[in-house]
Order: sequence, then C-alpha cells, then structure tokens
Amino acid sequence: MSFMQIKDLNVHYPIRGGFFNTVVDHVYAVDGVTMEFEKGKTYGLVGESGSGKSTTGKAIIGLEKITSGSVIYEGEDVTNKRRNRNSSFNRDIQMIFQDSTSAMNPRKRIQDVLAEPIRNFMNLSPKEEKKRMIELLEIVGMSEEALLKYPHEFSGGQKQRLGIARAVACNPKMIIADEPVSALDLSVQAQVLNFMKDIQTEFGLSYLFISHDLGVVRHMCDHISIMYKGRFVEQGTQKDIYTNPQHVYTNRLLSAIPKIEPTTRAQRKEERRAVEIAYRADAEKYYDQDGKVYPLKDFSPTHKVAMMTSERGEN
Ligand SMILES: Nc1ncnc2c1ncn2[C@@H]1O[C@H](COP(=O)(O)OP(=O)(O)OP(=O)(O)O)[C@@H](O)[C@H]1O
Repeated sequence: MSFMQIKDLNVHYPIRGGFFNTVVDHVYAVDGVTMEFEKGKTYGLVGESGSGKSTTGKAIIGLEKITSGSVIYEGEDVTNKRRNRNSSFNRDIQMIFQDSTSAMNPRKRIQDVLAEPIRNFMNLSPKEEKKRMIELLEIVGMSEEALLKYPHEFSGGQKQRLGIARAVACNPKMIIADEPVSALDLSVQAQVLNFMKDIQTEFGLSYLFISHDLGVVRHMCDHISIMYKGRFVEQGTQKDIYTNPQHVYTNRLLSAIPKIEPTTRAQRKEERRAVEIAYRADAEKYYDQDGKVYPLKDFSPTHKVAMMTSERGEN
C-alpha cells in the first residue's frame, strides 16, 4: 500500500518577453508526472541535466510552486498544506541536497543546526534535546565532539552524514535525496550510499533518489523513472530498466555508464536525434481519462490545441 501519491504534477515557469514583458511561453519543467511511494522502498528519478528532476523533488516537498496536480499523503490532499509548520507532511517528508551544508547556516555550530528540526517538531526538554542530538550523531557514525564544530570543519562525506542526521532528526517517513553523492569521491560515495541503505533498513525509510548517474541508481533503487524534458519516458523496476529498457533515451543513459570507448561527435548527434524522434512520437499521443491512447494526428489542429491546454489546466 502506498502512503503517498503524486498525481499529474505540473510545474510550468512563464517566459516573459516583448515590449510589455508579457508571458510569451512556458518552460514545462515538470509536465504531468504521476508516481506513488511505498514504505521502505527507494525510487530513482533519473535524467540528464535540465530534465526536471530537482524541480519534481522540490515541488513534492513544497519548495517549488505547483502549477497543477496534487500531492496526496496518507489519504489526505496536502497540495496546499505542504509547508504548514505543524503538518505531519512537513515533518515526515525531508529533503537533502548535493551539498547538505549549503542548507546550513555557516555561523551556527552543529548543535544549533541539529536542534532546529527538533525544536520545530518535537517537544523536548534541553536535556532530552542534547540526548537526541548525540543519538543522531551516533546513527551517522560521528561522535559528540561534532556538536561544537562549524559546518566547514567537516569533509564532504561527513557533511552529507550531518545533512542526513538533520533530515532523520524527527523520524521521517521519506527522504528526497537530490544528487546526494555527486560531489563526493567514488570511495566516499560508496560509504554514504551504504550508510543510507543501513538507516533505511533500520527505520523503514523510503527514498526518492534523484540522480543523473544510472550506475549509482542501480545500486540504490527498487523502482526507477526515467525523465526527459519534464516527462517520464519510461518507468519500471530496477530489473526492467537494466535488462529490458524500452525507450531509446534509457538506452542512451545506460550506454553512458561505462565509457569504454569515447563516442564520436557524429554518433552523439545521431543518438540525440533518435531520442528526439522517440520523444516526439510519445508526445504525439493523446491519453484520455480512461487511459485510452489516440494518435494526435487524428484530430484537427484547433481540437489538438484545446486538448493539450485543457490537459495542462490552462483553461
Ligand atoms: N526558476 C526557474 N525559472 C525558469 N526556469 C526554470 C527555473 N528552475 C528551473 N527551470 C528550468 O526547468 C528545467 C528543469 O530544471 P531542473 O533543475 O529541475 O532539472 P534537473 O533535471 O534537476 O537538472 P540538474 O541535474 O542540472 O539540476 C530546466 O530547463 C531549467 O532551466
């Protein structure tokens, strides 16, 4: 049973231009994304730079405004309540970034950084609070001495561990991890990933794991969604994606994992063209509410535009 469902999520940024600086078009950063999450599972979100992965993560947690669509958490529509201070969603769904310490105040000691979520969401006495902080440091394999240090005094891997300590402070159900290891050396990447797996088993956490690296995702994820230009072009279990990829874009990402021979510029251009054609072929289909598929070419141009705009909630 899934505890959270994302339904037809759209995040469109207006592009302004012209003499009156009016809205001339939109960037469809996230364009009709639907997914659901089960307890204890890891969901991978993969795609190239600019495909909309971070925007999807931020939109789910409430750091980005949603144009249309909904977030249902434990049976309740929380789309407009995601950042409410006292909502259980705000406590239960946490996010970590590529550089966790960028989200920490550099002038605050680790004890103040860790105290923040505890004070926001838990009602503890100062003594209990300190105990909880030491417990958190233990979970991420660090000692009490860290409490008096500042974020810049730690290595990249340690900083990510501190970011995770803060994220797990109030026993969340899910962590959205946006490129959590991309800035780390390979050996440190493995340490942090294994550690993320350990705390997942211990606390029954779910992850939405955002990465451009299919190699890392293979190590981590049960279920994978491949994103291209704001849409999912393919979704499946880890096994489906790695043994039987369907979309040419997935193939391209997969072939980029071990770079044995460098491809030529012409080969890359050919690949990009194939991906573009496959993507357009998918965009040319119209899915009605019952999931029936119609080729868009069967409709008149005006009808087509009307359908696309009503689909995007622009009416
Ligand atoms: N505030 C904004 N205003 C306008 N366009 C934006 C804004 N934020 C993101 N975009 C655009 O939305 C698209 C998706 O961006 P996003 O950062 O989600 O991609 P990504 O897949 O996470 O890439 P990366 O791995 O490089 O972070 C991009 O085309 C980006 O230029």
